[in-house]
Amino acid sequence: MTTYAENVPLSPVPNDDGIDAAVAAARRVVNALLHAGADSAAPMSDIARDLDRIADQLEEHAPERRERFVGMWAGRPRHDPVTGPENALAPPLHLHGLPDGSVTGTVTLGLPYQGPPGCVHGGISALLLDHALGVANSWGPGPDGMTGTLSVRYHRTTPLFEELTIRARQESSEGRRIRTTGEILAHGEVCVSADGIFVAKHVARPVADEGGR
Ligand SMILES: CCCCCCCC/C=C\CCCCCCCC(=O)SCCNC(=O)CCNC(=O)[C@H](O)C(C)(C)COP(=O)(O)OP(=O)(O)OC[C@H]1O[C@@H](n2cnc3c(N)ncnc32)[C@H](O)[C@@H]1OP(=O)(O)O
Repeated sequence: MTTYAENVPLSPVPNDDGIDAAVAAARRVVNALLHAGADSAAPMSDIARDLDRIADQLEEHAPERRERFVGMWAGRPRHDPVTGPENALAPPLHLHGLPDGSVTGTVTLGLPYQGPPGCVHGGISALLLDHALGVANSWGPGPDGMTGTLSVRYHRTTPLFEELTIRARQESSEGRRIRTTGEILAHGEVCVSADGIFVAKHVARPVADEGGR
C-alpha cells in the first residue's frame, strides 16, 4: 500500500522574482482596473498606452508559440489557469495532497471572478473543481486521465472575498473510467459539488521535433 506524507504541496510554488512576480503584478492590474471601473478619475488613456508598451516589450522577446508549447510541457507545468504561477488568469488556488489520497486547498476570489452580485461565477467554480478533481486523480493511488463528463451542482451561492476550501478525491476506477468527486466550501458549508467521470487517456506532451503540435 502506498503511504503518503502529510499535507504535500501539489501546486507549483510561486517565486518572488522573474515571471512569477510579473504575473502577480498583472493580476493586481486586472483587479485594480475592475475596482476602478468606468467612472474612475484614473487617466485610463495613459494607462492603456503604458500597458500596451509593456505588452509590446513582452511580445518582442517571446519565442515562437510552438517553441513555448514544448517549453511549457518540458518539466512540471506552471502555466495552468487554476494554480499556475505563470498564468495571470489563475486565481491562484494552492492544492495539497493528504495522506488519505484526497487533495485540499484554499483560495479567495475577487471581482474578476464575479457572477451574481458579490458571488463567484458558476463557470469559475466548475473550472476550479475540474482542475482539483484532475489533481486528485494524479495524487491518489489510482489512474488519472482527462475529463469526460463533469456534473456540477450549485447548492448555494459562493461568496467573493472570503476564503474558500476546495476538496477532491478519487472514488473509484473501473477499466478506463475513473469517478472523482469534490466540493467548494465557505464557512464549512458546501456551496458547489462536482461529480466527474474521467477517462484514462493522455495527450502526448509536445516535443521539439514535432513542433509542439
Ligand atoms: C489533462 C492534463 C494532463 C497534464 C499532466 C500534467 C501533470 C499532472 C498534474 C496535475 C493534473 C492536471 C489536472 C488537469 C485537470 C484538467 C482536466 C481537463 O481539463 S482535460 C480536458 C477536457 N477534456 C477533454 O478534452 C477530453 C476530450 N475527450 C476525449 O478526448 C475523449 O472523448 C475521451 C478521452 C474522454 C474518451 O475517448 P476514448 O475514445 O479514449 O474512450 P472510449 O474508448 O470511447 O471510452 C472508454 C470508456 O470511457 C467512457 N467514456 C468515454 N467518453 C466519456 C465521457 N465523455 N464521459 C463519461 N464517460 C466516457 C466510455 O463509456 C468507456 O467506458 P467503458 O470502458 O465502456 O466502461
